[in-house]
Amino acid sequence: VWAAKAWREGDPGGTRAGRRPRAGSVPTGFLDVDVTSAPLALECLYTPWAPGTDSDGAPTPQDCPRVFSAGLDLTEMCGRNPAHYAEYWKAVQELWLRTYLSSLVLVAAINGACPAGGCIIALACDCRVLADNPKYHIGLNETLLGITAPFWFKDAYVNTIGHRASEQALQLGYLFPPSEALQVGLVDQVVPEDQVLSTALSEMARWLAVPDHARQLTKNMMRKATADRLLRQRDADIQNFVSFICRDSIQKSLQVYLEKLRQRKG
Ligand SMILES: CCCCC/C=C\CCC/C=C/CC(=O)SCCNC(=O)CCNC(=O)[C@H](O)C(C)(C)COP(=O)(O)OP(=O)(O)OC[C@H]1O[C@@H](n2cnc3c(N)ncnc32)[C@H](O)[C@@H]1OP(=O)(O)O
Repeated sequence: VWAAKAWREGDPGGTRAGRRPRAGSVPTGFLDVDVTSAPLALECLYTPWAPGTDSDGAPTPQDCPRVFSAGLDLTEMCGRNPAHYAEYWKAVQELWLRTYLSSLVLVAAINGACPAGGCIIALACDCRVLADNPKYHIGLNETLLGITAPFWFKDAYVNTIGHRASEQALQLGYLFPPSEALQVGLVDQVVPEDQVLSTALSEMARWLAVPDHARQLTKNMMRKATADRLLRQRDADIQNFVSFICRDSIQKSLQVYLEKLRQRKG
């Protein structure tokens, strides 16, 4: 995710914050960032797998190629206590709201797999550029984990690809390969892998060429209703999440899924 303000100010790497990948693991979340305490400057929100900078300040390839984000960290949703789940979900909501409502131009340069939580953050950006690699799937695959996407994930999906496509993709937990993601409008451009960053920067320039105040007001006008829907029921959404995730059957599904992932690796 490329934050316009930092980019404009000549600091494309910005301050990196986010979940550091565990050794030998894929980047899973965004939520080592303490989004619940001191106000988070989105300008400083860089995920650890986002591009860094070389000595000239130019973007360099990300730390963890092949994965944009593996979504939310499933280990945060397994075998913990209700207070932990509540705090975690509040942070997920906060991250999404701040990203979705940011007045900055945000362009997602997606150079890796982008399931579930990864997709939802990409969807919160203004524009998505995906690398053309058949392994880089994007979408909301929650049902395949035995869980349900919350209503605001669904809302963001519907806003982007429409009701029918969302209904089908959500139920099937479908992950779109690049060509289909482009066709359905889930991403705006699919480009060769080595052109993702340059294309994202060109997109950024295009969006920044519009007078800021007009663009920001328009963005807010388009997004407010969706964000307000969550804002009105944040606490209820947290309670729903906690009671859902605490169910034995859901815990079991998540454990089985995680185990499969681990075995697949071995
Ligand atoms: C009715 C009311 C309903 C209310 C419901 C409310 C809320 C419920 C919804 C909660 C929302 C959840 C959204 C999510 O984001 S869930 C996460 C979904 N993510 C995935 O399914 C991705 C799974 N991962 C993969 O497919 C692959 O890892 C990959 C991203 C394609 C990368 O593949 P590869 O490079 O081959 O890496 P490995 O597969 O070998 O993985 C390495 C390592 O990382 C672990 N891991 C992978 N993903 C996660 C994850 N999301 N969380 C935690 N850990 C993960 C994997 O197990 C390996 O671990 P080890 O190194 O320890 O072996």
